[in-house]
Amino acid sequence: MFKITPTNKEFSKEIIHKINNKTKPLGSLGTLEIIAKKLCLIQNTLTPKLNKPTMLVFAGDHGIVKNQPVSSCPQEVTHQMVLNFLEGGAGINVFCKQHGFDLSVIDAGVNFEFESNKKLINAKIAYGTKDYSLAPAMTKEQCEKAIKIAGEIVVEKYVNGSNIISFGEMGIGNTSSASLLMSAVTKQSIESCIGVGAGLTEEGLSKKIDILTKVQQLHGVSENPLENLQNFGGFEVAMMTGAMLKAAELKMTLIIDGFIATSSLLIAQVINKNIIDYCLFSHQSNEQGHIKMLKFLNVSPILHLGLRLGEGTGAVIAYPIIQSAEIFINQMASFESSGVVNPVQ
Ligand SMILES: O=C(O)c1ccc[n+]([C@@H]2O[C@H](COP(=O)([O-])O)[C@@H](O)[C@H]2O)c1
Ligand SMILES: Cc1cc2nc[nH]c2cc1C
Repeated sequence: MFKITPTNKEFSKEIIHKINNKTKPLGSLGTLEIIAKKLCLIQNTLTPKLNKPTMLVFAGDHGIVKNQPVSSCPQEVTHQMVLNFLEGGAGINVFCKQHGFDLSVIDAGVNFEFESNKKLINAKIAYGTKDYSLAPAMTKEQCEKAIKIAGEIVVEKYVNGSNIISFGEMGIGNTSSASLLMSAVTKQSIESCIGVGAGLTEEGLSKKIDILTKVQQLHGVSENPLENLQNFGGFEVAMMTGAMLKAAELKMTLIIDGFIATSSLLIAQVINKNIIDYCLFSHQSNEQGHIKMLKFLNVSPILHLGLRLGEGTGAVIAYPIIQSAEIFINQMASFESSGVVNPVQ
């Protein structure tokens, strides 16, 4: 379905040679060195460039929220926050403005009729998913459509010159989807995958665990990642999966943000494991399952700031660090060019 070529690891030696010959003690730029190496591998060059950073925020509603107390927030907050994105007042707006990101907001399936707006991409699959405590969240056709449309949005950004992209989301109830997907992919117990989301009390959390345990019993877990997406997904979650797969196929650098975005990646990496070669991980969410997701993927996040907002905010906040990696590998002097003695030789 997606042709994602693994990066050429044989090139690593040359990259490490370039990094080790910068005028610094060996390894002294720590994580920046790891990021720089990854950028070189992704772009297959010793002089990687970051062009037109892009943030796609996908919004969708979840049928279960109307019927079951899985979230501390009412469903209406999803569309209210989309209106806030369009006004420029949300966290993701201000951070995108700070760091020069091109931000697009996508209606993946919000339970609201938006007036047409230049800033909103209308990709509405339906007015929210079905309540998956009763039936699968979406049909196979809806799931496939979500993946395809999101890929088309990424292609448009790529054609306009972007080579680094991230994926944010807004959807009341979507930590429930993420937990169900996480449990299905990682085979960890559903209880161990569930957290407070936008702000449940302890009592609320225990109800969420009961509800989602029954949801998992109803549908079971599948070995087929798309079946899990259909049963438990949100439209925004499915679109992030499709967008990530297409971006990796196009050899863009993907910045993977919090708990829900990482659940989309969990599905994507079952579809094509090579996608991981193209991913940087921006921060570790305070949602308790996220640390386990990152451990499962055997990856380390750039930041630990205790964020759990979503919207892709962690990715944009981490961007200046990724830029610093690109700048040092391109602009720092080497021992050869500077006359500084290499203490390692
Ligand atoms: O990105 C995260 O790690 C994250 C962790 C917890 C909550 N959120 C945000 O909170 C909303 C979902 O929370 P909930 O409790 O309604 O499932 C959704 O809009 C997410 O963007 C996001
Ligand atoms: C206000 C608010 C903003 C959000 N942004 C992402 N998820 C959110 C959840 C709430 C409740």
